[in-house]
Amino acid sequence: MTLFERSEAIFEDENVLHDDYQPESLEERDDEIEQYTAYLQPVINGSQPRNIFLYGKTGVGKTAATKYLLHHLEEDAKQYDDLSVTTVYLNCEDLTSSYRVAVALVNTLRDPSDQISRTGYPLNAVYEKLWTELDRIGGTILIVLDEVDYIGDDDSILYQLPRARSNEKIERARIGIIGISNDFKYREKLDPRVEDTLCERELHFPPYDANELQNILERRATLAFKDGILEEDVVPLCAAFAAQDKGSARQGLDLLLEAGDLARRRNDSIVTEDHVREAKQLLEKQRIEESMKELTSHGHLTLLAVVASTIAEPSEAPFQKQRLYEQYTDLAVATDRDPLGGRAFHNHLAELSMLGILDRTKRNEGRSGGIYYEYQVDVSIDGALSTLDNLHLSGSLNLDSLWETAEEQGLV
Ligand SMILES: Nc1ncnc2c1ncn2[C@@H]1O[C@H](COP(=O)(O)OP(=O)(O)OP(=O)(O)O)[C@@H](O)[C@H]1O
Repeated sequence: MTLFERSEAIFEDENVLHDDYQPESLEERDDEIEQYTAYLQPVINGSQPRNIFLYGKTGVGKTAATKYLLHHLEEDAKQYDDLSVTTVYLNCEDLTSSYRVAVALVNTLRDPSDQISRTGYPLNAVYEKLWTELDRIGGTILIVLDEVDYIGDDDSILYQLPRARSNEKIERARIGIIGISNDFKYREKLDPRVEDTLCERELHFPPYDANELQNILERRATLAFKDGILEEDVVPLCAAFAAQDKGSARQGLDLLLEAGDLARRRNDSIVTEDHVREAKQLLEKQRIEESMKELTSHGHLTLLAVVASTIAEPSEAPFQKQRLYEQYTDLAVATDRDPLGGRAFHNHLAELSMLGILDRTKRNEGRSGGIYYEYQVDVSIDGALSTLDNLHLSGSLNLDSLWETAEEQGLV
């Protein structure tokens, strides 16, 4: 019996919609590319490269632009005999200290048969190995540290690397660092000496608007789908949804892929607007479920408190903490838990906001009062409620009446 068979009716090449696909050209980023190119120009001139810091929200093309330009830089450098340009790309998501980054760099620069172990050396010994590798390669070496904020406070490497030549640790190589981050506060947290060096040149990538997203997605959709498979509104709708949310190209591409996948699973012959709407709900549910895994049951009840308040009085949203706290306390008691204190509850609200499940707005009480926050659900009520329903917070807590009221209110 054949379990798997190729299905080729919808996609020409679905890999084009995956995150690791490197597009041949970047749409809607002319200004940023021009500026970035100017920052990299010293490399082609054979001068000391600048350190560059790229920042902007997730999915706005920081990594894609970097890989695109560095590929061209390496290719174009080949026409000059006196130039040798090497680029190294590291994602720091798992590299939460200078030690780990240094080991990863040594291993990236070395032959796969000559790797060092990830533990067991003093930091200085790893740095020595790193200087040896860099000098062995020589020329201009550009080191991309994507998600550089993950390195955290233990960031001596960000100080050491750019100064390795002036501190006479290396002789034959010139090092440039390209740091990439979507944490807007990261810069402020840096030691001023590191900040001065790492952020020598800066480039901000703003979120895309719906028109820009539409152009980006159209180009990719043409390569990804068979001709005539997409209904006319599919790409504009994906672009509009992604623009409404974070302005992320990744989000738009994920929507397109999921919509196509839904059509394929159902053996539908074309991809329609309905597939996109359903894909949006599915992806949102997955995202909430993923985030929920990181929270305790009190975190879940905190979200339920905001959801229940919204369903009870949609026009009152956003809500102040006190109102939500009362609702949360009732829910904790109803599920046989001791309610947390106000401070801990506040932390859960903050965490849910950070995960993008709640939206937190800062308010100023005018002259007399202080600053306070208001919260509302930043995902669909449907998605939040069904995720909470699946968590079975407690046998005695039945969400049926919430579902009913939400339906009456037109919220689901
Ligand atoms: N201007 C663009 N033209 C074509 N594709 C783009 C453009 N901007 C982003 N993309 C695509 O969107 C996806 C996400 O982009 P990228 O990884 O560069 O985002 P990022 O800003 O580095 O995000 P993160 O901070 O989450 O890593 C990739 O598939 C990328 O190819």
